[in-house]
Amino acid sequence: APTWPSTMDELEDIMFLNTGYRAKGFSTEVTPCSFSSKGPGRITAAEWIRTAFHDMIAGVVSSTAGGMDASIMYETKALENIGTAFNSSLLNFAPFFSSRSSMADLIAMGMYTAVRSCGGPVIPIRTGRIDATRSGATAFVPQPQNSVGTFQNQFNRVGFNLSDMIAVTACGHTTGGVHAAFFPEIVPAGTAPDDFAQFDKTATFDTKIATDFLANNSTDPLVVGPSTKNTRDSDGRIFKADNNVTITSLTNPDTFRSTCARVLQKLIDVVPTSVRLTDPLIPYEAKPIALQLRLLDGGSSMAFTGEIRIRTTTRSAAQIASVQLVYRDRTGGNVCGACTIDASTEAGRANGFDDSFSFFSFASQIQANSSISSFNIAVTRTDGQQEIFDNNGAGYPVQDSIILQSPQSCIKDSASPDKKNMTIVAAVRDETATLPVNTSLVFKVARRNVPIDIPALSVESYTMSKQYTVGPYSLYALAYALNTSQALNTVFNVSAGAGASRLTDAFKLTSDLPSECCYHHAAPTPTPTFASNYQGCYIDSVSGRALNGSATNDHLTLTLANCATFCSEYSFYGLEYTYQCFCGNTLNSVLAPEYDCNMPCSGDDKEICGGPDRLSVYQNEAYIAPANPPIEGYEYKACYVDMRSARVLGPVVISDDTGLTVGECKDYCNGSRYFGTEYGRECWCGNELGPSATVAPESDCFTRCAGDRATLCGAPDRLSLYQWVDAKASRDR
Ligand code: HEM
Repeated sequence: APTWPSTMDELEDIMFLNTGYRAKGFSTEVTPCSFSSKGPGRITAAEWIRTAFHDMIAGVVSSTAGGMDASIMYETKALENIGTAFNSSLLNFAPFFSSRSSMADLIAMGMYTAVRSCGGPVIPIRTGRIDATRSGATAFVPQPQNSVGTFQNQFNRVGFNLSDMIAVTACGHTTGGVHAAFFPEIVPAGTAPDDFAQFDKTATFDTKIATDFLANNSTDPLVVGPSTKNTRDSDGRIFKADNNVTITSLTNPDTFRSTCARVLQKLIDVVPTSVRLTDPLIPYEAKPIALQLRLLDGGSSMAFTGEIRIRTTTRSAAQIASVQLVYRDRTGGNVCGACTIDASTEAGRANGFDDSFSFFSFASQIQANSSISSFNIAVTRTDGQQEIFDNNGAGYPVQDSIILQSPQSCIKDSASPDKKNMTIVAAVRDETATLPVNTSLVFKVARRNVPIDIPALSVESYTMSKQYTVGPYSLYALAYALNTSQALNTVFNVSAGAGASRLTDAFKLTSDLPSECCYHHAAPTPTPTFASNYQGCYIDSVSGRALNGSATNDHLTLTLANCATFCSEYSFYGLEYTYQCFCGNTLNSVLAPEYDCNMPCSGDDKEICGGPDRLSVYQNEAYIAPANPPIEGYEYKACYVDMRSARVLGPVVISDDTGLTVGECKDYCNGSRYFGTEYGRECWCGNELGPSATVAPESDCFTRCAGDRATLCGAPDRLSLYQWVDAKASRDR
């Protein structure tokens, strides 16, 4: 039995959890094994099997490339890969691709899943295949018109002798068939239902391909029909190439199953010599799932949660009376006392092709000082018998040196719709962890040079900064603005130390992070709830203000509402250090960890007003952008440069620093062809524009009118210019 944890754990779930609780659902597309909904004459299971074959056979196996390496991703436009099967299969696999499951391993897993779904034998799945980053040599893919000698060369290259070649072709062609659209010389259009001629009239994984052949009633289009006249009858020529010895042996159902299991495994195990495949995957009898330690308020105790998956294929779920964890403290002893955790609550069941599983959940508290290093699992049956699972002797290890603190971590909306503000907090055990403390983000990015949407992984690592110490742990944080599209599919790890001694709490999903961060220390204490206009906690300083419009101090009565009112002419407002209120139209700063903003407001201690050099920023929902108002008989023309040395319009009519409005200026100008407002308070009139009048960017005219702050009246040296609409009338005047 495998020892947990292992590099195969993710693929083990993909292989065995087809349906039910925590199912991965990898088999869904090939269940049942028959025509799919993808279009007439398509059998997805057959497409997956053919995809594995074409991936493997394209290219010479060298020390670093070839064989099962997912190079098919780059090869689907090659002539040898005609058909829809390859892109379509790869898109089936892509959602399962991760740092723990390569595309090449998933294509191999596709072979197991497709064959098993069609009633074929179990094909053992070794793991550890490495994905190619470019195309292999598709010229090595067999074409129906090739000679038997060529076929033998193509298969010899990857270690298949004549008999293996015959067997693997028969095993592959027990399901699926030939499409008229892609091979009209073999299946002329209109000669088969849906233009698809099945090899042996069943999708099932059976001996019919061999028995029909020997009984001379084969319907395989690569044996009979037009293919015989144009030497495209590759199956016919291959099957008889050893005088029917191999194909005869395959008419025995047991021999068929065992031979197919062997040659199909051989097919998926063709890998570069530099790749070391693991032992075949077998299901764990007992497997820990989603284990998580979490430091609790004050740092004296920790929550320990998770599930234990028990294989119920041989012991039925109904016979399980209780499940317990028996754990050792962090020194391997039992300072914890009885050191047991009850995990008897059944959370759900799942099934694979040949196995069933029950999940038992637990949620416990342990002492932070003595902590935990490993546990055994005791399963007691209804008849009193007990089974102990000790993970091949060493117990199931629990790493407590660096742990993700999900309550202090969060992912929230930000001012920009395409970014989310993410805070990741980890608790690092002072006595055992070493620096640096990092978060690595594993992004799914577009894969280059592939014709379809199969992602590649890109890892970025960031140093986390130390916040404060709680009990035996110190908290470290990272603030990061994540693209909204990445928030759903990014995996992250937190780690302490470097090289071989590095410890990690790995394979967390950003999509699992809560939408609110808890604040003080490691406390699940009540978190202030934020209105939807909250933008986040931002770094601020005297030398560089995050919001650089107006500002005010209010030592006694500052609240969110007061600050919003004060900032009503700005699109953002921010509060800092209990009593400061800042306004601005742009936010010039970077995010800080959420809990840095933890000071109460001077006017309402239930509201948060930033922290030292930390600004709680809000979008101002009351903000109204100033506009150029409609003026009867006139239309707004543009913002003009206007200077003492070169005026756009005639002498100023009025300078009203308390009450100017655009309408008032029009009245003053009393029917002139042009009028304009400047500096919030000046009104200018004229029938001609000055000779050097120049248009300025619209944003230059930003000053609100003194008499109506929702409207614009130029700016210093800038004129908001209006023109009489009836230009002719103005000339006749
Ligand atoms: C000399 C060797 C082989 C030749 C010339 C050959 C040729 C072909 C051709 C022409 C098709 C029709 C494809 C289409 O119309 O969509 C086909 C289908 C198929 N081949 Fe092969 N093949 C060979 C060996 C293999 C092997 C070794 C396997 C796997 C073990 C395999 C698995 C399949 C499957 C499953 C299909 C059906 C695909 C579907 O229904 O969409 N073939 N093959």
